[in-house]
Amino acid sequence: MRLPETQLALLEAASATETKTVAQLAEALGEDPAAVTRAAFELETEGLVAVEEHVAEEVAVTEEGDRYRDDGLPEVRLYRAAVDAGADEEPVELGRLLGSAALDGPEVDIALSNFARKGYGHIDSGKVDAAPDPTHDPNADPEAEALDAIANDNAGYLDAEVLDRLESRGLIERTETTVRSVTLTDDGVTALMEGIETAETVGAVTPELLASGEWEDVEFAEYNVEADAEPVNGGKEHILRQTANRVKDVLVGMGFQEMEGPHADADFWINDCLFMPQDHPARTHWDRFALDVPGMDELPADLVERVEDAHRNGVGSEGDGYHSPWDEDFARAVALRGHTTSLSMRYLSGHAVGDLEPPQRYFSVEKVYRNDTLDPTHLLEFYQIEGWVMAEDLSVRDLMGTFTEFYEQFGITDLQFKPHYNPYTEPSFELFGEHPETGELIEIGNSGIFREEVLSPLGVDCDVMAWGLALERLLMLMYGFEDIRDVHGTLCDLELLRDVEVVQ
Ligand SMILES: N[C@@H](Cc1ccccc1)C(=O)O
Repeated sequence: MRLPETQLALLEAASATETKTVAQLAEALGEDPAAVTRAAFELETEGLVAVEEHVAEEVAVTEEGDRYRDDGLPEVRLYRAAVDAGADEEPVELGRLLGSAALDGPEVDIALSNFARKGYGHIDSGKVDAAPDPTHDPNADPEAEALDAIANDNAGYLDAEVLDRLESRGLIERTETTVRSVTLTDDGVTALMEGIETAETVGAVTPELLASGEWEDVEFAEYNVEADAEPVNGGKEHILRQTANRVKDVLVGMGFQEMEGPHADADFWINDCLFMPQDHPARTHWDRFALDVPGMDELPADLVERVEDAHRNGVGSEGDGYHSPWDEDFARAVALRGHTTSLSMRYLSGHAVGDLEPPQRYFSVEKVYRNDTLDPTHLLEFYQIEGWVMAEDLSVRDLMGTFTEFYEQFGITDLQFKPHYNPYTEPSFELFGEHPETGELIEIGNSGIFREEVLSPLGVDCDVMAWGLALERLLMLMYGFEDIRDVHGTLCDLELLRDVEVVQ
């Protein structure tokens, strides 16, 4: 039998009775682990060795963890400084301890929260009382001990809870790696006994090999399509954009046409057409991004008149409007749209693509802007999946069926519906979906059937059902991340952005 040099060396280094890892073998042979892995797979194909794989976790201390190994954990330093200052007898002013505990900047908060969590004492009106809970010994802090054990490669038997805590504190990093180990098979043992010669193999064709004609005689190494390769992280389309495109495809597949229109628009289109009273709280400067530009003058005069009339007097038998002020200048003021229902108004009024005869279906997947507080489920700018269907005799069942059909395309089959109120729809309901990781119900959309007070001024005399769904929330349900900021901005989860691929 003839084998290439590395394979032969590996075969000789492997054992029939002792499993050796690729790392061990690579070290023994003075070879690159990737080359040993390749050789191991080739020998496995020949039946000469068995290759086993398992996933192992590697734990490493981070830079911050290393610093605390040298200086002590902030909470332990605080405890020691407190004891030195006599806080085990009588509470001491926190401010007096920071210097001797060498705490400043973010470490102060770290020290305080962990000191309290571990029961090393109490902090009350700025005074520290060092009275450790008997079950927690600051001189044998399990987190400090675990950091040392990890740094000394002794992480095997550490408490999982302590490890989780260290990881959430950013003091250790855990990575999963595939460990491969090799054992000789009976055929391998026999082959070795019978004697093996080395065969030179060539990894790549070179111009020299071609020019000399030598290529005809050499033995080429086989391709190993299973070998590990360095991941290549090239640029790619952001998953939000990928999902937006998928949403568009799905809606077009359901017979919808796309709407487009201005991000900055007159309040008339954003709110007044929607029968939103001008003194509605959502119309104050707290919630919207008003623009310091002159009001929009190209509003259709007849429509403005009908909308004003609906606000002042109501429509037909549908109540008698709002008894609150209505001011045309207020309606002309320009703001960033807080929802894309402004586009639906432009289209339904016939001012976007001309008068529309039922049946019609329209959608948009566009950005909206709200002066919200940034948190795990709220952004100041986000994407809304707006849509409406214009037809005779629509009911809530049509809406629910449309949502069921739409969300099914994204693997979401557990929609829940909750009655809701919008000034512009009746009935209205909100949609919820269950978060795949936390099980929490997440609001994913708002919908309803437009009221007469909206449709009549627009000149529409059949039913229109409509909705605004949150694209980012859809993403959260699809991929299970818990913080919307994982996909946006400086806190984004690069691994998620690199790895996730939207099924088209
Ligand atoms: N504009 C609503 C969504 C919606 C659109 C159309 C009808 C009903 C509700 C929102 O932003 O929440």
